[in-house]
Amino acid sequence: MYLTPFQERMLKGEFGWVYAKALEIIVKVGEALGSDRLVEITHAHVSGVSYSNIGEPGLEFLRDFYRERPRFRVYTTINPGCVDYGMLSQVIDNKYFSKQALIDEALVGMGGKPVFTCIPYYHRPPMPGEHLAWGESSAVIFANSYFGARTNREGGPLALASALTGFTYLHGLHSLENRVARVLVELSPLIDNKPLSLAGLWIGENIRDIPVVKIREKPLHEIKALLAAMAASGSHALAVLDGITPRETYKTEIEETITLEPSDVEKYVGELPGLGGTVLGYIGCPHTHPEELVALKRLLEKYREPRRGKLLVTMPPELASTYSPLMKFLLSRKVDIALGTCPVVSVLKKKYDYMLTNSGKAYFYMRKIHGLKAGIAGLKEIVESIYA
Ligand SMILES: C[C@@](O)(CCOP(=O)(O)O)CC(=O)O
Repeated sequence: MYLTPFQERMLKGEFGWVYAKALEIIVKVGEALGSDRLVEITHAHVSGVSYSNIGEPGLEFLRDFYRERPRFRVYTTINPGCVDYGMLSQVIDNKYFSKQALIDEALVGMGGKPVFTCIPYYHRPPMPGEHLAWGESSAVIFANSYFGARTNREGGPLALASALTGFTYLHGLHSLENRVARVLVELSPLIDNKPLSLAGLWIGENIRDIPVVKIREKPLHEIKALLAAMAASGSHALAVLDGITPRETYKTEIEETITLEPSDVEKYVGELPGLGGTVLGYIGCPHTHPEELVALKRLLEKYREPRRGKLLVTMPPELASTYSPLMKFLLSRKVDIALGTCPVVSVLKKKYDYMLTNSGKAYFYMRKIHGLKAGIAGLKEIVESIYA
């Protein structure tokens, strides 16, 4: 791999072993993938930071780096941890609070912005063509597809290495020639009226190539859910959204057209348990955006409190402080709010029989991680199932 004189000096350890190690990781992975040079990035998003996911080995890895007191060379945001930083949730278990605090101290001490969210674009939306090194599959696919930015699906250690060095290897979605969509996915009108998570799960499971997905005008939270579901059930990192993905950030060479019908996605809908069963309604995977919370508020206005189970909502901590009147309203309706975390990266206080969610990603992971039965529904249906 070609390295600039500055990169050579970094690799030789002139700025300390942490930077040398970080660059070595990037160079080795890049070389294995056939990359011949590095590119400068503007924003790293570090995932692999939840104690309940990475445990002691991950904590030690981060603390070893932090001991040398390095600083990130580029703007860096941090994925959710395994605790509710608002300390109000009765669903999320904060038992690893002190362990998570050690991880957070290291990341923030190196210069990471403590956003603790999987929607880092809420804090800094990238520009079309911008090179990033992001972990967190739902954020990666959103950056590429919605903003036209350029990032591969990085693992936590690699995103950390890019945060430290400011570089990533030139490969994959960083080059226009690899951003070619070959399958056109159309949604039949009946599918188009259902939560887009359903289509996302199916596309992830059944399509390998980069797709063009034709959707009608949709709220942002539906687009976020579609992309996150594709990235969870498949390995997608880019989908061209007709009319949304910035032109010049992709090419199309369509070889096949598929139309999705309701029967294709029936299996993700599920069925609520009988009246005795405990139900967890869940909204916020990826984290909720203000627009989704406003939609939720409208739906909750006519109810006082849940009649069956709990409604959990997860979001970035900063959003909760910016929209505090909205939080007050949600709390008045006994919504369980968890900040800076989500059930995919944390421990739950108790077991529920069933989870009803608008998130295909949560559906995909929660059944595996927490052994929950789950089904997908729209916001209105979720609210009605819990409150009506
Ligand atoms: C499932 C996932 O969202 C978990 C993120 O956890 P962590 O920050 O990688 O520990 C990872 C991903 O989708 O990239």
